[in-house]
Amino acid sequence: MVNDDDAAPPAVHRSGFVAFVGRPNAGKSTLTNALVGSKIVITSDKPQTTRRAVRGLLSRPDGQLVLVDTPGLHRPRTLLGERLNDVVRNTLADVDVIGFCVPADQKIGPGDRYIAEELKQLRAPVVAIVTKTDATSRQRVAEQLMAMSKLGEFADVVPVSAVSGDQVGLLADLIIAKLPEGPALYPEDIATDESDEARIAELIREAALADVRDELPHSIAVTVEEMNERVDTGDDPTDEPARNTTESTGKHTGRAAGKPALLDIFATIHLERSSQKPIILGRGGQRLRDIGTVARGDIEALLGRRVFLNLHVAVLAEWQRDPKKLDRLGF
Ligand SMILES: Nc1nc2c(ncn2[C@@H]2O[C@H](COP(=O)(O)OP(=O)(O)OP(=O)(O)O)[C@@H](O)[C@H]2O)c(=O)[nH]1
Repeated sequence: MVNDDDAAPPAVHRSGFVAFVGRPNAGKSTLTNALVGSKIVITSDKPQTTRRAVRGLLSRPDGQLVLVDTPGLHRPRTLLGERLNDVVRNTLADVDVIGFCVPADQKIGPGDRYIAEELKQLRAPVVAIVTKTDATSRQRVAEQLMAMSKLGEFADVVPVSAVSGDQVGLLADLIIAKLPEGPALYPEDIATDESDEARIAELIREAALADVRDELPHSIAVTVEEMNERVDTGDDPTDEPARNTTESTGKHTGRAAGKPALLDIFATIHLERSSQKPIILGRGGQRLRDIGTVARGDIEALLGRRVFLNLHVAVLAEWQRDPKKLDRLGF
């Protein structure tokens, strides 16, 4: 912390947990990333793609905000849906501030009202956030702010754009001001406490979700089976690593002594039905190779090193309705 004569340190330091809630696609993950400043939560234009409560950290001299990104609260239709709602409720009962997100470019509907009612039962102050202000007119944003004010008793009502960054800093100020006084809860130089495996699995799922049809997103789960250092054998092991994303686990060789060259990652994309396989594999396996290429780029950016990504596709019949299979997938 700077501590010369001109720059007095902040009078108090605040810290605490913050959760964003809102209907699917409200922009919660994108806003989390904008606040934290690095890609830690997957985003997609398919509703309900955020399944894990992932923490992101914003550390400043005056406070530390621990963001818990939650799945959307919605009327459950499957066992997975019920578990997700339980996760959301448990998370919300435990946070210091809640950010309730409603997109500026869509009318407030029953889903938003359902959430507003749920929030009334909680003790934490709620900041109402009108998201995606860049996606619509100022007039529409003003109308949405008015409409949101009528949904409940909010500590603040703020318009933001996670894409342009407009008002994101102000939102952080408002939230930090509502946190209890206290020291940083996590080391100040990290952005998330999720394991590399969990983040890698999310990046693969994100890549697999791009361009898939409506019914598929909820059927995709990804697990990372193995991560091994590849030891340099003298041959060039690195030519086009993503090419080797095949339906079945490919051959992997090269464990002789030498310097570590690549990280081999073996991951499985789980589907619910065998009829979904062709969608993910694509013609001649091309889609799976594309998924591998995109995910590998993201994983390399995340880890700051080169990786060999080997993707395998498996069918885990009706996993969303089976408690044992849900446990196995980590839900
Ligand atoms: N124009 C614009 N688009 C945004 C903004 N924030 C999010 N989006 C887009 O809205 C879509 C949904 O964003 P997400 O952040 O994944 O939404 P979410 O609320 O986390 O969604 P779920 O995981 O379904 O709960 C994505 O296509 C984003 O690119 C924004 O500030 N401006």
